[in-house]
Amino acid sequence: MDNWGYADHNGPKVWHELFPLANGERQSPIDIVTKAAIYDPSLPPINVDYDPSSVKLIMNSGHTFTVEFDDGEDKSVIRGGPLHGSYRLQQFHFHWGPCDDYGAEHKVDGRDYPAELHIVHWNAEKFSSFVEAAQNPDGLAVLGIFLKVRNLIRIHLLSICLIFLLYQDGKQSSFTNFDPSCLLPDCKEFWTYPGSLTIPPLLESVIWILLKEPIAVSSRQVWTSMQTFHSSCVLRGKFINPLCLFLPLKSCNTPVLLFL
Ligand SMILES: NS(=O)(=O)N=C1NCCCN1
Ligand SMILES: [Zn+2]
Repeated sequence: MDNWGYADHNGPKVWHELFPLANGERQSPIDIVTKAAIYDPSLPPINVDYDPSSVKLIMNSGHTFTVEFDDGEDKSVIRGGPLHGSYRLQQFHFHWGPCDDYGAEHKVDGRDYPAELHIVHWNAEKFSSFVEAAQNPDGLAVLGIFLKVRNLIRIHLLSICLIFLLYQDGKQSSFTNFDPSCLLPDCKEFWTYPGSLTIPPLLESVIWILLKEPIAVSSRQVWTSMQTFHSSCVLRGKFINPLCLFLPLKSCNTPVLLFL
């Protein structure tokens, strides 16, 4: 099933047919039951150290849009929390749904969030590539951040992104000078557990670090940012795809710009 997806015929309920790991011991996503979480005072804080110049491109992977980074050296890394040593930044991507009621992968006490950001890293201290690291139980570290809708304005913008990206499968565009740490909330408290990739091949090689504080997105913020961006692009005389999409975020002024 190369064409795995999220429909009835190729979605999570049938992934086990070609990806037996779907019935594995440490599959993600999970529902975080906060009352069952055990506080570990020995865990140090999470520490991200990202070099904005390491960003390379944004692409449509067919199931989401992915922003990829140069992971040929330790330019951008995450350390601390449950991790032993540093893990190298490889990419980030989002998961979202058709409406504000659900779309994130993990749940918290049964609660769905509308979207979830995954910042993906690999253990370059022990392994020579992402592919090799992904075969090992301590190979990957994914920082998960929940997105919530401020003042409950509908957040169809990410699904608009999906619709147009699906018509441009395989398309990519250069992306420069972006520090993904601005996507993080102010509070870095986290839950952590040993899990897996949440999409096929569902490899059980991910140390999940889920930040407790969601980041907020509102359509009003987005439309304001789109106007700002549109005028700045017109000023620079650059053609702008009318379907650009920002994701301005609570903890930074730099909008994330996605061309559709
Ligand atoms: N949603 S996830 O668990 O991060 N899954 C991923 N699969 C491919 C490589 C990056 N991440
Ligand atoms: Zn993901």
